[in-house]
Amino acid sequence: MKVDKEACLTLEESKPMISGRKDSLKVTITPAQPKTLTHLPKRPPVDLAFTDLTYRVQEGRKSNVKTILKSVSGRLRSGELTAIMGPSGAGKSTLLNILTGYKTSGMEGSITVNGMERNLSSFRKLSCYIMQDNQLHGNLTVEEAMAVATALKLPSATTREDKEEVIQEILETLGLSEHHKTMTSNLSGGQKKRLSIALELVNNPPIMFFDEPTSGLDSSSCFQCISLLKTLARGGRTIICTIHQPSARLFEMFDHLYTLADGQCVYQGSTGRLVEWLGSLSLQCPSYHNPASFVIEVSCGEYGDHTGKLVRAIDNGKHDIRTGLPLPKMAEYNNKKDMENSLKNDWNKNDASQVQDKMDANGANGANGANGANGANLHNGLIQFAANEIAKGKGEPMVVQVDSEKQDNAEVALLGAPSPRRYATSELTQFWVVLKRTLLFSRRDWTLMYLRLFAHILVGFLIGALYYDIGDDGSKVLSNLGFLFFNMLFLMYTSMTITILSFPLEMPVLIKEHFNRWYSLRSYYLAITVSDIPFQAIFCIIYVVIVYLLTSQPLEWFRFSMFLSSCLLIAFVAQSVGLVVGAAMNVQNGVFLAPVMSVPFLLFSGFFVSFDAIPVYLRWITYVSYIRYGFEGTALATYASNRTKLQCHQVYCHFKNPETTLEELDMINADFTLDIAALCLIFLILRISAFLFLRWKLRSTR
Ligand SMILES: Nc1ncnc2c1ncn2[C@@H]1O[C@H](COP(=O)(O)OP(=O)(O)OP(=O)(O)O)[C@@H](O)[C@H]1O
Repeated sequence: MKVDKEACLTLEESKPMISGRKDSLKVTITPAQPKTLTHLPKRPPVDLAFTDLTYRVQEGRKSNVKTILKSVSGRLRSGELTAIMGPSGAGKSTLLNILTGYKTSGMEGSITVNGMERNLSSFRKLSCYIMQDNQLHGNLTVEEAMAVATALKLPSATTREDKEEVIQEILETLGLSEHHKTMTSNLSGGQKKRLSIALELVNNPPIMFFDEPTSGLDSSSCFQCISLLKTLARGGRTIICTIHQPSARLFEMFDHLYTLADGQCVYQGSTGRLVEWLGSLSLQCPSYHNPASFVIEVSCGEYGDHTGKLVRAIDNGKHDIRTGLPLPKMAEYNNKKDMENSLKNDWNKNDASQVQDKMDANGANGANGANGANGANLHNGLIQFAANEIAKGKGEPMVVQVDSEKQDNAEVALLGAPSPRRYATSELTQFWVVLKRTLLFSRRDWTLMYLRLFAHILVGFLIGALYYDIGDDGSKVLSNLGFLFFNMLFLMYTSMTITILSFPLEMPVLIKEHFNRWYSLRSYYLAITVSDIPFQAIFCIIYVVIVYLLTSQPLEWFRFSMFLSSCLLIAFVAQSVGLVVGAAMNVQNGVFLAPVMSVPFLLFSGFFVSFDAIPVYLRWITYVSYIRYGFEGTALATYASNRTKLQCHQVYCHFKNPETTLEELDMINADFTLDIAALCLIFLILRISAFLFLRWKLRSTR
């Protein structure tokens, strides 16, 4: 007999119960308590139902409409582990995306939560969506990833100790506590999946959606993963996952099965009754055949075209084959209305007993060990909660009754009075947490930082050597202008190429975390874009100091400040161009387009062709060329403001007088303040555009 550690402990504690009569020794073994999640915020059970759900997409340019889901209905209950199954292309992911709220356009039909029309905003606070590929940051340890999740998903008022307890408890329950110091990139596939679940479990969402949670896992990890989902469901949560073709052993673990074929429901009900139901429709599952495989084979048409018959029999998901209830017989119903009423009664009967069971077993979400005595309170709480969710949609105040024991528990606030705020924390906290996380990534991945530093120092010395001591030489002014232009070129490319990849690399994690309400896009965007500014500034300053001194530019503080500020702004604007390109397009297009797009700006910078020589119809380009403002800024820093005549070691130096240089460049009337203002304006416009593109991209992926 396998005796686990907890059972042993209980056995020892129960020693006094051993009645030591000589002839018979009676041993009473008290079963050990299963591991529970006692520190999670308490949440109400949530049932999700959908009726006549249709989903259409537009295909191609010729308004071709494709119907992916065809008027399907169904009901997903709390405390149950539901599998959405079906052949490839049946519409499983589409249904899941609609139920999570990830896809909203193109949908018809109704979705209700605890019998009330779903308010998507409130629903998103109650649910989480764990996508197929574990979207995790590889550069964090398990513990750090959990700390970020608790910092963002639990209210700021939660104490540090409470957050640590939540982390510890979840990691222990999910078998990850041994790996708390492991980098997430080093976790196995199954551990990554568990970590993805652990991160979302922090705020204890009552509904959890999983897209293919077992994909890429071996059979043992699949079993562990589904066992874990089952445990979560037993805690009172509604667990819904899509799954391709589970083994018979896995299949048995699911409570509820929803099967799709060609966008229609061919079975809805308990897994245990699938074979019986199919048998009643003359589809006998062969002995020793996996029922999951059989229903997929039937749906694929391997035994003839039975889809229509199955869809009609289950009324496209309006029937639910529940354990302990008679199988629905279509002939018994005189008309559709009767059938719907009968089904409604079945559901209600079923729910009444189930709600009581859940109350008795778990209380709200069960995992907290509430007993049957406060079932009534919880029931009231549930009804109240549903009413509140509706009221919240209308902006009405919420009143929630919770029993006195619970009122003592600050965490219960999540059950009783859902915050009207969209996120658990303020935008400032979100900004700060994401910024710290991004800076930690930079600290962990020093290779790129060292490379950037090395490149700025190396190129600085190379340029310094090439243009050594030319700054005050009247005969080398043209070379000096070349040096000024090269500065622009170098700073532009180094800053831009770094940020082009910022968003494309972060996109999968951003989609998941933003959808699961970890943070607002605004806070995330600000944190990501602000995080690189100090590094870029330091590298730029190091480069400018080296080249400025080596090339002997005028040693006056105000000229150096003008020079440096122009260079810094060029770097920041180029960073912003990279962000816009990264936010607006994919990596391949961006990596090609960003440098190519910069060519006109370089051409119209004023270095190659002076303003007067540019054809009138092309002059507008000079106004949007940020390189022009940067080049002009550095030229003015070097030659304007009554600079004394340059040294000249030749018989004739045309550019001995700095004003001559400015005249040749058409910069004699140029205003440095305007250049700086223009660069600041372009910087702002680009940063706002990058945000808008990012928002658009985030929406267009859904
Ligand atoms: N945006 C879209 N445009 C056109 N067709 C689409 C779109 N989204 C989904 N489809 C089609 O809808 C059908 C259902 O897709 P879905 O991804 O939901 O299937 P699935 O059951 O999850 O398949 P799989 O198990 O292979 O992942 C497929 O035929 C797919 O090609």
